[in-house]
Amino acid sequence: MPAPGAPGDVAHARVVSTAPTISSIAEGRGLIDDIDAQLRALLTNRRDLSSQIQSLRQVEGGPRIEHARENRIIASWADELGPRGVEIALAVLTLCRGAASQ
Ligand SMILES: C=C(O[C@@H]1C=C(C(=O)O)C=C[C@H]1O)C(=O)O
Repeated sequence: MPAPGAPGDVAHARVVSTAPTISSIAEGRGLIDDIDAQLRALLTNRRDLSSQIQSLRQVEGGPRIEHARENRIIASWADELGPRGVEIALAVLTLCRGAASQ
C-alpha cells in the first residue's frame, strides 16, 4: 500500500463539499441537473484517462487491469459512501475498463 500522498495512493484525493440550502424544488432540481451533467463529464474524462493508462501498461508488456489499485479505489469509495459507494465504484470501474475478464 503506497504512503498517503504517494503515487498510487487514493485516500488523499478527497474533496469536501457542502450542498447549499435551497428555497424551492425547481432550484434544487436545477442544481441536481447541473451536478448530473458534471458527473457525466467527469466520468467521460475518467474513462478516457483510464483507457490511456491501460494502453500504456499493455505497451510496456503489463496487464491491462491492476486489481490492487482497483481494490484501493473501491475502499476509498466505501470509506466515504458505505456499501452503495462500493456499488458505484464497481460501476465506475466497469465503465472505465470494461469487463474485468477482458
Ligand atoms: C487506469 C488504470 O487501469 C485499470 C483501470 C482502473 C480505473 O479505471 O481506475 C484502475 C486499475 C486498472 O485495473 C490504472 O491502473 O490506474
